[in-house]
Amino acid sequence: MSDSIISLRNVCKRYGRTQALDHLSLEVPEGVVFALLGENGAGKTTMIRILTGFVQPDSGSATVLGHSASDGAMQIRQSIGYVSDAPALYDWMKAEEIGWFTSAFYDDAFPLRYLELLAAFDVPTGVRLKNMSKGQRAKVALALATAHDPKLLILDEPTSGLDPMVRRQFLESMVDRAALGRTVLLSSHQISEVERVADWVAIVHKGMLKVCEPLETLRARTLIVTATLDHASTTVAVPAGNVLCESRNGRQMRWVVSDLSDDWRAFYGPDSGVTDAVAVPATLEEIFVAVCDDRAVRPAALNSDAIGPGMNGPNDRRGTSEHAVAGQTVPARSITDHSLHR
Ligand SMILES: Nc1ncnc2c1ncn2[C@@H]1O[C@H](COP(=O)(O)OP(=O)(O)OP(=O)(O)O)[C@@H](O)[C@H]1O
Repeated sequence: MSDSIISLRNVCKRYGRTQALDHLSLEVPEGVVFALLGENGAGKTTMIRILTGFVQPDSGSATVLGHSASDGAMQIRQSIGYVSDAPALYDWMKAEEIGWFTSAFYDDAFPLRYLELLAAFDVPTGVRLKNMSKGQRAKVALALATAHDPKLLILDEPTSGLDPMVRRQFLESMVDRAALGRTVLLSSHQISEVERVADWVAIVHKGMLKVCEPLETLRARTLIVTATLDHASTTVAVPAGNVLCESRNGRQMRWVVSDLSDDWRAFYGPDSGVTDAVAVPATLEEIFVAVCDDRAVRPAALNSDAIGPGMNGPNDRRGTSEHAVAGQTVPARSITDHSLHR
């Protein structure tokens, strides 16, 4: 992708026995709100710390705004806005003092924009940071990171500790930034919030990239198929498509499927044991669970160690597998080759 503002190529990072990032490749296009999702310990912070030059990858490369994260960390940190998951602030200062101190590094417009942001976030003046609530401190960190109007804003869990009104206001301001051509990379656990504001979504699971594409595309092609069976003992196979996970409840079988074939209903004809079958769009949360939940059942060829890394690494097992469907076999691409991850 030529207009990428962030690029990670085959990045690996290990801490002792923990493979925090496993051959992760990712491109972030310019001018979007790009959400990085993943469960606790998935590797999101590690990735962000590599991008900001605080951590070096074991192998692979990362570039941000054209600078190598390994030897251009200073240029990167000067040009981006960044809020870590635990922002370090000078506790003895008041909000206005830390703004004045930080403004020395930026242009003349910084102080005014910073004060405007403090007012918009209702941050009290005249109070030392050490005496502020967690949410108030988070707001100060956000104001400091955005007051120089950076081309790229990187936020690690930006809304944790903020009340719902400020969260909403803050996320909407991220959309406004993207509309002005700025790029926002935000890592979050708040899937429903992300679904409201993100243009692109990446899902990281155990250090591997599982999904990376525009949210609209992801939503348009990922469906929940529910089949009602004539008997609880009847078993039918997965629909033709990329089946992310399967579940069963009595006479109902349910699959999360991407790229379902147009003629999928034809597989559940009169003798198939299926009395009714419907497909509805999956929510981002359903897609997230289907991809990340290690307890989720995946059809035989899709068991957990076959949830392939796609482009992620040496264990890449792209290819087709065969699943029996109503007495016949049809090729059903497994999650290993699904194009959720390009
Ligand atoms: N400095 C470190 N030393 C040892 N292990 C680490 C270190 N930093 C991260 N890890 C481990 O690497 C893995 C990825 O951690 P990371 O903080 O990147 O995950 P995360 O997706 O940001 O999680 P969370 O959402 O809980 O913040 C975890 O298993 C974590 O324990």
